[in-house]
Formats: sequence, structure tokens, C-alpha cells
Amino acid sequence: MGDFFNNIFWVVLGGVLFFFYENIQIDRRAELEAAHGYHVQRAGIASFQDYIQKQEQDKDLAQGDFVLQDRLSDWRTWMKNKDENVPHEFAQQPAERQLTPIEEAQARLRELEESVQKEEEPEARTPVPIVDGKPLSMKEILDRQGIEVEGGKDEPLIQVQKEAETKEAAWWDHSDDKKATQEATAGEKLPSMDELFATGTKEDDTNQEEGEAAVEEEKPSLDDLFSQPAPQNTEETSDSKPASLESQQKEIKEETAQEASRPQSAPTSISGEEAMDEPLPKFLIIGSTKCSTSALLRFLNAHPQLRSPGETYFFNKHYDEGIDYYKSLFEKFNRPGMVLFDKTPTYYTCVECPKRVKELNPEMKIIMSVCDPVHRIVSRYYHAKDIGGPRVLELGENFEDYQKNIILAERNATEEFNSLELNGRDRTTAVLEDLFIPRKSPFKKATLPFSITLNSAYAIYMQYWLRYFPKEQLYLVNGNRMSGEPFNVLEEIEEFLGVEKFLLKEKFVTNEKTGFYCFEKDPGLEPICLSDDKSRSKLEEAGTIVDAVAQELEKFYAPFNSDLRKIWPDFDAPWIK
Ligand SMILES: Nc1ncnc2c1ncn2[C@@H]1O[C@H](COP(=O)(O)OS(=O)(=O)O)[C@@H](OP(=O)(O)O)[C@H]1O
Repeated sequence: MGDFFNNIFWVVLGGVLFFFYENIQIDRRAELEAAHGYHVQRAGIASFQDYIQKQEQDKDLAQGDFVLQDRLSDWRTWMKNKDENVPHEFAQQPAERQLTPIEEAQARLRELEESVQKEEEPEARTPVPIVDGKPLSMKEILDRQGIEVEGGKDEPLIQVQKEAETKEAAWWDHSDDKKATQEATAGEKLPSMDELFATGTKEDDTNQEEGEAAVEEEKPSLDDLFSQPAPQNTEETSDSKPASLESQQKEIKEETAQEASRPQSAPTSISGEEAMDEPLPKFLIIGSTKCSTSALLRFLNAHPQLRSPGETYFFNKHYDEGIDYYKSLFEKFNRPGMVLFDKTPTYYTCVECPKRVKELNPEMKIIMSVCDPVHRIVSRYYHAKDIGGPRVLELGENFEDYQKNIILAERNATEEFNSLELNGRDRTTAVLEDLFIPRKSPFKKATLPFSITLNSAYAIYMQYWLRYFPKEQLYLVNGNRMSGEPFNVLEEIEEFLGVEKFLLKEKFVTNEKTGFYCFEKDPGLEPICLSDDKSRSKLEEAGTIVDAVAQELEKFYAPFNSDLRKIWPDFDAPWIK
């Protein structure tokens, strides 16, 4: 009997203690959250990082915050399976509340993924692919995607497209009349350049320069263009896949790993100063996408005085996150004498960027890599296809459709540019001043083939950056030279930056598999190469651009190229005729 009461006593005591313990925990948690909400959240992140380490060790995902969010739901399951509580900040949350740090990171990842699609900015635009010179109806688009349209009618879908186009029209043109016309025709055809750019104030171009009259000559039809044979010979032969987000992540990871294995002290700094500067870049590689920017990043990062976290997209995508966020990206690379840099190949087309960069550091050095515009157009096709996403539809179904869409874009652009009043300005300046600056990067907002076409007109952007920075601070690279003579280009850059000559010719070896150069920093170490899939020119299925298409594009780029040549008379680029 005594034993019985004894047992009851212990059970009751246990229950009471457990009750108090639970209450204390709850109180403690509430107290902690009230006073140190952030630290409680950090505790959650730490446990999540633990998970990441355990689960993701072998994967290419070690990119700090970007990873944390990506595996959040897996982590919740993992915690549940381990019977561990998910801190409530990280449990599934209702919408409409402040974002946790992890959710913010999630938003950043989405942006990162989008930004890898370079030029595009989907916003309100519904893609309208062109087939045989005609835009597809919404029904045809959906049919192609295997989506059944109720009742087989276009109307409701056209309505959706109308709304999207109206929204876009409002962005492009504030004139009510124009909007009405656009609404009336929306859903039937791709908006022309006229509709996209019309300001309602333009008159007939009576001021056209002689050299530009040629662009107005009668054009062959698309059919004519494509009836001509493609050139047999192309520089591009290949066996690997184009760059992907994954490969970019992999490269950044490799670079980070490489970073860890580097000696901890840097040689004398460029200016001889040994004090540690703020963790901020001293130079930027601002573009152009597909013009060997990754090769520049990778090889410059092998230089003991130079370090970069890679593509940050700070000045165009993450500017609102503030300077501390930007510094945090560079902190781990910062050492006395180290020259930090940011390579983000979409800065060059960003209308807000030069001003922002100048505000941060008026002495910032700017490197811009450009390459044969026609080559770039081909390269961008495979790149965009590889990345995928909804806008890939805008490219066309195959390489031939893509070329047709590019030609349509180029002709629309030509028509629009021809209608600009030059008033003594060259074409580049007119496009810059009348379209690019006032419309805030209009090319980004148009169709993908259109922005790809315009983003190869480098002179527009170069002129723009030169309005903020003196020419001595800018350096123009012919990215095509990076395949055949990277050491020469890099030597010139070392000179421009004022760092020691380290990336020497004798340290470059050819990668048998890709045919590209790799950098052998140390004979005992693996050479530093770009991943095999970095180049689309190694693709077996790489298409060849139709001769007549290439010629028409070359003509389109000629005035821009010659304006580029005016700024850099000695620029070593055979594609500038
Ligand atoms: N060493 C080495 N290894 C691999 N690739 C090299 C190298 N040097 C230059 N290139 C050329 O770089 C082109 C890709 O340009 P980007 O790196 O600027 O592309 S990206 O915008 O960052 O995706 C890529 O263009 P495509 O071949 O047309 O894809 C390559 O020709």
C-alpha cells in the first residue's frame, strides 16, 4: 500500500514538474522572442544550416542565404521526422506578414534565377511567338503547350492578353489615343516598335544622315532570307552544353573553395598601401553577357591581388538591400592590399546603375567586355534555351524561328531609330537620349529577341557610362580574344588596374576537352578552367546563322560599332569593319 502511494506521489510530482517546465519554456520563448526575436530566428537558421551541411554536402548549393530558403520545406520535413520542433518563425506561415530572413533570401534566389535570364524582365508582357512571319494567337500558343481551351474559343484568352498589353501600353505610352489603338489591336499582333516607342511628338525624319539611308533600302522577305544556304564553315564547333544556373553556382562554389585554399596574405597592394580597405569593390565588370565575362572573372580571381564573390546584381537588383548587404558579400575576401571586384554582366544595360556606382565610389574602375554582336546573338539563343523559363517561348520554336524573330526585332528597331530626329547627333546618341534614358531601359521590357538584339548595340551603353565616368576609368575588352589569347587581354587588364603581372602566357594550358584555355596557377594544382558547359560554341547541335541574316544584322550594328570605334579608335576587334 505504502508503495502504491509512493508511486502515485512520484507520478504526480513528475506531472507537476513537467507542467512547470513546459510553462517556463513557453514563457522563456515568449520572453526571448519579445526581447531577442532576431536571435531566436538565428537559432532557427543555425539548426537549418546544420541540416544543409548534413544533407547537401555533395551538392552545388553552398551559396549562403540562397541555399537556406531553397531547402526550407525539406528541412521542415527533416525536422518533423526527427521529432524536432520547427521554430515557429520557420513554420508554414500565412501570407501577409513581414518576411523572415529566410523568406527574404527566398525572394533573392528567385531574383537570382530570373537575373540569369539576363535581358528579360517579364512584367506585364505576354509572349507572342512569331511563326512564318505571323504572331501566334493565344489559342495557338496554348495548343502548342497542350493546354485545352474551353469551348475552343480565343475570346477569354485574348481578354487576358489584352489586359497585359494594356498594362504594358500604359508603361510605354501615356497618350490615351495610343492606348486606345493598342487596346483595340491587342491580342491580334505583336506591338510594333512604333507602338512600343511612340511618344506622339515625333515628326517625319527629315534629318537623317546619309549613311543611314542605307538601312531603309528594301529588305528581302523572311522567306528570301532563309532560302539562302547557311555558310558551311563556322568557327564554332563543339561538344558541351551551354552555361546554366547550376553551372554558375558550381563555379562560384569552386571559386569559394579555391579561395579557402589560398595563402592568407596578399602581396603588396596596387597602391602600396597595406591597410585594409572597406569590403567594397574597386572595379566592376559590367558586361556584356556572353562576351567571356565568366572567363574574365575566373582568371582574374586567380590573381593573388584580386578577389570577387562573382555575380552580385547589387546595383540593378538588390540595391534596396543597402550597402551593408553589399559589404557582407565581400567581407570574407577582404585582406590588406586586396583589390575586390564585382562581375555582374547585366549592369551595362541598367539605366540606374552608373549613377549608383558613382555615388558609391566615383573612382570605381569599369571593365566592359563586348564581342561580335552576331556571334553574341547566336550564343544568347543557346544560353536562353538552356535557362528555360516562360519567356523562352518568345525565342521561337527552333533556331530558324529565332533568327526570324531577331530579324523582325531588328527591322522594328531600325524603323524606330530611323524616325528619331538626329539634330546633329550620331545614331547612338539619339537612341541613348531619346529612348534609353527617358524610357528607363526600354529594351529590357520588350520581347526577348528584341532586347537580345539591342543589347549587342554596345555603343549606346558605353556612351551612357561615359557620362558618369571619365574614359581613363573605363576599359573596353574584346571578349572574343579571351578564347584565343586570354593572357594578352589579362595582361592589359592588369596594366589598367595597376596590379602585378601574374596571369602570364606560360601559365595557360589548353583544355583538351573544350579547346579553351585554363590557367595553371601552380604546377602542383589542378588548372583553373571554366566548366565544360560554359560555352555553347562546343555544342554539337549548335546551329549556324543564315548568311543573309548575319549580313543584315551586321548592317544594323555598323553605325553602333563605328560609334564605339570613335570612342576607342585603337580597339582590337575585327568585327568592327
Ligand atoms: N576559357 C574559356 N572557357 C569557356 N568559355 C570561354 C572561355 N573563354 C572565352 N569563353 C567564351 O565565353 C562565352 C560565355 O560568355 P560569358 O561567360 O560572358 O557568359 S555569361 O553571360 O556569363 O553566361 C562563351 O561563348 P559561347 O561559346 O558562344 O557560349 C565562350 O566562347
